[in-house]
Amino acid sequence: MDSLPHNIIIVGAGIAGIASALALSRELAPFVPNLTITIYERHEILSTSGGAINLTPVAQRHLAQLGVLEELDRMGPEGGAEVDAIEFYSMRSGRSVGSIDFVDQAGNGFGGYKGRRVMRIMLSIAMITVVERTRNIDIVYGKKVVGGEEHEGKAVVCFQDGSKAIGDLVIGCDGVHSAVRTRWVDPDCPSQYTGISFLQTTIPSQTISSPIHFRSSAMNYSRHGSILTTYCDRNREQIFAAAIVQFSQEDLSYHKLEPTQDWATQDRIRSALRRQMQDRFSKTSIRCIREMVASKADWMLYPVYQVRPGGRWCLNRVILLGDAAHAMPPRDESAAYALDDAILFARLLARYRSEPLSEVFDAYEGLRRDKINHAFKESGRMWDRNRDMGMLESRLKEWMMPLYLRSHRDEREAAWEFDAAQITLPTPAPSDDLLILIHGLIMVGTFSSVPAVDFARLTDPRTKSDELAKLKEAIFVVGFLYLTNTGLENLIHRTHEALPRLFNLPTGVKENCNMIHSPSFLGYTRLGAETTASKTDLREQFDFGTPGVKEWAKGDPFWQRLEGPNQYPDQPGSQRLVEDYICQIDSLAQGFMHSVAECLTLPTDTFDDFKGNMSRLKFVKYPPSTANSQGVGPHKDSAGLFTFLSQDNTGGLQVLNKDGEWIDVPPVEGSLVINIQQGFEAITGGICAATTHRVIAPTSKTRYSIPFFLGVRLDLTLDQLNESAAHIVRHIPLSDDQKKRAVDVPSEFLSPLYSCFGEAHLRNRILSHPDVGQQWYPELYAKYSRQSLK
Ligand SMILES: O=C(O)CCC(=O)C(=O)O
Ligand SMILES: [Fe+2]
Repeated sequence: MDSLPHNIIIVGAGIAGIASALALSRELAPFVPNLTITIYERHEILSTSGGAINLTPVAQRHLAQLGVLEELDRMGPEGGAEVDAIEFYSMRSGRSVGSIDFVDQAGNGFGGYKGRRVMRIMLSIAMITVVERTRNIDIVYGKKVVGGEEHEGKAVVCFQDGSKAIGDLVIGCDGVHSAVRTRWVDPDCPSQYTGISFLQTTIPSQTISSPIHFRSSAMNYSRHGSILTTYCDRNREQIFAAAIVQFSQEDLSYHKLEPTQDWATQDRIRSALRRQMQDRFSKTSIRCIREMVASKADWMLYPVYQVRPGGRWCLNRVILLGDAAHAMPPRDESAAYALDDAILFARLLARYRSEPLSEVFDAYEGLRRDKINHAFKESGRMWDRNRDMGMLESRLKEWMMPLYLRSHRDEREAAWEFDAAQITLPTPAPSDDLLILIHGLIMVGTFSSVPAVDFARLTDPRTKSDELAKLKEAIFVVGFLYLTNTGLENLIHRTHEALPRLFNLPTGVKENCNMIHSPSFLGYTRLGAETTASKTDLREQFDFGTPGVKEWAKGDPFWQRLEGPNQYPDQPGSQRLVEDYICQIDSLAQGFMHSVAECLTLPTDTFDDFKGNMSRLKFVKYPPSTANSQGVGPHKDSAGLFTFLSQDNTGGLQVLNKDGEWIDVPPVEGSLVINIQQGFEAITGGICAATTHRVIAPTSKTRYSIPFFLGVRLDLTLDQLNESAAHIVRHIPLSDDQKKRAVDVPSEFLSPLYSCFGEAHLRNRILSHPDVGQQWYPELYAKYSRQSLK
């Protein structure tokens, strides 16, 4: 995109609209400082229609990601009733014919979540509360859309009151009857009546005297339609009942309540609806349903509409999400689909931020069309069960029901594992700029020393281009460089001075913060407890991470546990020192990454999106040892993008060149040694390679060093990387031989054994710190120590 959309218009303040706003705010705000998202809602106030909706485990997970679930929980009993299962009953016999379970055999939810039934209005309130806290989102009520147009690179929405709104992107989330669809994107695609309607009401549970036959939610089948009966508050004070029945189009108008009708007409309609319920269901053998049907409750009629599948979803600057694009007879999952749409679209927009909108839209359709078409077919099949049917057919369906529920269980449960925030997105094709550049840059050569780059010159406009050229060569040929003039000299000096005191703390004090207590591999490692290249390293160290990361919680991916809180040694000032160091070096690292992007003539922020939440800082001590002992064995740094190392004046660091020779990296006063890590190597398809290095243990004095490992996003998957890597490598005219590196250690990031960076990184940590690995991840330890990387 020339520039990411910064003025986004969303039409509709329903679930899809608000979820889109929240997801877009989260994904785009880091890249678009002046982002504004405005939601235009047709109603003057929140609509109270919609009854109780079912939230599947996936829907709950997605609402949690958007901050909404927390808000629902805060509402107390009205935030919804927990649902372990939707039970199915035959209204004829009263017998249970199966269930859809939201818990596994051990009673746990899927990915940490069960089902939940909540009144739609409550969900809306929770969502709007989150919006109110979100700086860049506004809602404007009372704005009915009557049309729209695209004009000079902008999208213009026209409202009934004659006003207009202009934005870079319009998202139509205005439901099944969407005006954005019918008056703009696809006028040939009006909503269609399904022939089926809801008749629904809410009944206080204490007014029902017969026993309630269901636990939390039930679907009750008969040959004249089904009735959903469910609690929708945690205290089970209200029962929401909704009959799903065949209802002809002609009958609709006769049964429709309008605020303009006189009292007598309204009364006639109410009685007619009550009669409908009695005619269909009064013979059921489920007593509490008989009582509900006989009661004086007012049943409201909601005809169910759908959008014909295969219609258009987008033009150049406008796209439809949620029901506006694909309303289908609800399978209790339309809220879930709207949330999936919102999160996926927002992630794609952020990821394709250098591409035209049309590519984002294409990628989105590529991800969604088949899935939606499939869901549409499935829901059609389910809904067929609610049409009136003959006795025999109904008995047959009843008999088949347990079978049907069982046979679809795996598919259902697999679907609940779906996480729109995690799934692999397609990767935009690398820009021509990058390809041309890589093409011209592949310098297959070796090196005999490590080059130096001056950071101050990188930022001075007069010297910048010379220095960028040096950086480019260092990145492509060596993978290692000295960075001088960083401005951090005092900080580094101060920190080195503190290290001997820290390592001289009594053993007990250091052991108090042993890494063994940390599933995130943070803390103290005593001499001899770490292994590299199958040999013990002769070093002692403290590992710290960027403070303040979100702690792992049940339901998060297992590798997310790598990010967690620090353990500080009990020494005044040590926490402060670590925090200062991380804060300052992190901002240097950011500036450096920008220069790397620039030296590749890429947009400055190209790699920002790859940065992880937590970087790691280490204080390392190598005690003197016998000649040629292993301080740390040959390895490539694996945890992230780049390493920023400060070594003292002892020496011992060596890097391996492409001829297999170890080249010294002697200390250079005031400099940092920077090297490419495997994360960055993988992102660039192996073109910017991580270089193998090691430290030879000192013989006559202690060596101290301070490496800082700039973290990579743990959720990046191998598929994403492989796709962009393959694309890049295809464009480079190198012989296979040249593509092979002279000497290599296996890269776990590029192994198909691991699903994402997070897992590859966790494996690396588990094998490097086997004691910690066995303590926290015994099964993974067993698995990874058996695997060899091919
Ligand atoms: O201590 C050093 O100089 C280098 C340490 C290192 O390579 C590492 O910990 O990954
Ligand atoms: Fe290293």
